[in-house]
Amino acid sequence: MGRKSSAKSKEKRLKRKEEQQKILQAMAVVDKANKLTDPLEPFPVFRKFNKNGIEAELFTQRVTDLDESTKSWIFNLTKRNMQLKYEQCSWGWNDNKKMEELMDEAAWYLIAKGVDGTFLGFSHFRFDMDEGIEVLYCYELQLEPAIQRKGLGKFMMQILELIAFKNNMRKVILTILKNNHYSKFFRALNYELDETSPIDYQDETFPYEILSKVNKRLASSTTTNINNKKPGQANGHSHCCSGHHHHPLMS
Ligand SMILES: CC(=O)SCCNC(=O)CCNC(=O)[C@H](O)C(C)(C)COP(=O)(O)OP(=O)(O)OC[C@H]1O[C@@H](n2cnc3c(N)ncnc32)[C@H](O)[C@@H]1OP(=O)(O)O
Repeated sequence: MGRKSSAKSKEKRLKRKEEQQKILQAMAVVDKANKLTDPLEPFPVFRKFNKNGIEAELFTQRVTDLDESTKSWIFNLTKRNMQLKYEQCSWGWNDNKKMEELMDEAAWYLIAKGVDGTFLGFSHFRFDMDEGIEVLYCYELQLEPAIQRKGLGKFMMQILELIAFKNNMRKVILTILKNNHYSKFFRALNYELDETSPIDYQDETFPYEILSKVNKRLASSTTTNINNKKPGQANGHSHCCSGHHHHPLMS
């Protein structure tokens, strides 16, 4: 008897192998990006911002290189800007969980400081796999209230896009609470509802949506999605800003 291998199952096997191959390639792209020493290096012009009365210097750092005062400012600014919005939806706010997420060893930071050394704003981002593809995930973009609406946020998103696409990420992606009127900011920068954004049903609604901007240079090649679970879908809610990161090969 033995095992009969029909043409159909062979085809399936080949397809699966091809998809696994793509995942491995994507993971290699992510690993390579995570080994960078200074993602801003190719874009020296973007190290300075001077507009609307703000003079800022920008730099990137791995979380492991942040000093204590930077870490506590990052946490405090996030809390000041976001706590109420989290509390006004099903996520709720939890100091420890947010601290853990911000200080996860995979975290990268883009930081803007005034020329006098004052902290102005930051983005917490990661090069990561998301639903089977390589992405730059923008976990946070937070500016001090006094300097909002002066163009620095837009400038920082441009930097994230440059870094993402230079390093072959397929998209820049982020999670935003629906109760956050700053989704208008991301829409104004041409971020669109991502295909992985969860869809509300009668009895299950999601307080957040996922927006993204696709790397047009890579958009024509096919993407792999062997894992159809949407971020946050597993338990209907998530405390972490980016929903669930589900490692494709560990599922
Ligand atoms: C993934 C996440 O981190 S989600 C959480 C986002 N962060 C927050 O909600 C924290 C509080 N807010 C902030 O830190 C900042 O305001 C940010 C990061 C949201 C935006 O950065 P800013 O520097 O304030 O925005 P910027 O001045 O670059 O705005 C660019 C354009 O976006 C649009 N925009 C920005 N904010 C708004 C708003 N509140 N309503 C409508 N449109 C807006 C406008 O078109 C604006 O251009 P304009 O000012 O010339 O009209």
